[in-house]
Amino acid sequence: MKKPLENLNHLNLQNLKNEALHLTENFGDNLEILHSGKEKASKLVGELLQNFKNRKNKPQTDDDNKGLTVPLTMTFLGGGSFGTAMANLASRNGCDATLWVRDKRTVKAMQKTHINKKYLPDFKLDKRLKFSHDLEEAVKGKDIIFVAIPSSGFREILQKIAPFITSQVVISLTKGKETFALMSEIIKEELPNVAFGVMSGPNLAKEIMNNMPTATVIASESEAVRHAVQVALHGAFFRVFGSDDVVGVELGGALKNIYAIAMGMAGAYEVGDNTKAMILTRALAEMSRFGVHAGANPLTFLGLSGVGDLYATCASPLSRNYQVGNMLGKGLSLEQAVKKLGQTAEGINTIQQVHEKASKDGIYMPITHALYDIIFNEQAPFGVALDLMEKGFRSDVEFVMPHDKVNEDLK
Ligand SMILES: NC(=O)C1=CN([C@@H]2O[C@H](COP(=O)(O)OP(=O)(O)OC[C@H]3O[C@@H](n4cnc5c(N)ncnc54)[C@H](O)[C@@H]3O)[C@@H](O)[C@H]2O)C=CC1
Ligand SMILES: O=C(CO)COP(=O)(O)O
Repeated sequence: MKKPLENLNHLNLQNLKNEALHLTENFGDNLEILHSGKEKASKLVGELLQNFKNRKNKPQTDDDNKGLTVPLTMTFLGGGSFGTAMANLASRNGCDATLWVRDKRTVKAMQKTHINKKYLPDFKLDKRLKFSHDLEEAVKGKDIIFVAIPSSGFREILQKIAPFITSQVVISLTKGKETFALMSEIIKEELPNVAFGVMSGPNLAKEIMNNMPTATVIASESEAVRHAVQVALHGAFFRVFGSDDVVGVELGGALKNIYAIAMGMAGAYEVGDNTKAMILTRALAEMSRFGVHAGANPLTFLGLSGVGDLYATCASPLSRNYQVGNMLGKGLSLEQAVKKLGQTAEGINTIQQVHEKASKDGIYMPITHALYDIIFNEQAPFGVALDLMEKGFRSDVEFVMPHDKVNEDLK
């Protein structure tokens, strides 16, 4: 049996070279434009450009090419916006990347046009990216399997790929919860012998497709897994940071969707920036409280997968969760909003899961409960918001001063 990632050591240089060549050949003009047009803010871009030019101009020696012919092989399961954006990125990085999509006709169209017409119609995908609807062919013998299927179908897809798993690493890109289970827990249950990780961060798919500099986090207990994902995806416009707090990173990505819905609603009510800042920071308090209860390190929520993703999704109208919240705030019903969106908004399901879990385990999550009441118990948003403001005196950061110390002297 092939050992996981046995050819990894050969890949760094290969990938870097491919990335440099590809970027200078295909994106050099964009970099030039960016460089000349935004002089003040472009120091970083300028350095990058120089770096790539140098690399391209460097004559290749025989040594450069020795043993460097095997690209890392990987498949991305899920042909929505995120699976497509990540597969495209990996392909551009010189990896042998396949995008698996369940619908045969969609695959045929993508093979012909290299465009994901439904989810990313404005972008031409890397010409080396492969497409498949054959799960066995897509999964068998690959180095890494990335799963970008919504949480509702996550367990099912793992069950389907289980017969084809030998030594592949499995990485979840999914930001949601099944009934009380995180995606990492589902991987452990369904594929108990695989090495795995979760990747999460402020990663709006359309911005990644537009080459907006972006960063993410790969969390795994395995150093080799973290390294493999960094090698596969790290590039000029996409930085991959590492963590070993799998639960913390994963919960950051899942929980922030709840608050993006709240912020979308707040946007519809045209609240001020003080109010937005209050929602954002109290959301972070809830997230870290819930995370600690699940075994996460609270400091993880200060990183890209916590405050980073919370900010991106709460601030950006590109976020589908924000969009759903905004539509609800403008008076659409949940059904109307979900239908109009036509894409995945994980937060709707996550609100229900977290509301139930927090109620059962006694975790203080007032914003989540308030949202639940508005969306599922049809309570009036204004009354619920007033109620939230009258919750009494509490500590700002409970990991600095516990709540029960706030009025200790008065007891
Ligand atoms: N779009 C984004 O900017 C980001 C999304 N994510 C996460 O990635 C996951 C996927 O999201 P998107 O790609 O944005 O969703 P999407 O709504 O754009 O597409 C979902 C895709 O999954 C397919 N699918 C759904 N159920 C399936 C099943 N049971 N079996 C096979 N295929 C199935 C659909 O046909 C569709 O192609 C979500 O958990 C999301 O939170 C994470 C980071 C960024
Ligand atoms: O997770 C995301 C960005 O990091 C995408 O958010 P939405 O699912 O709300 O679009």
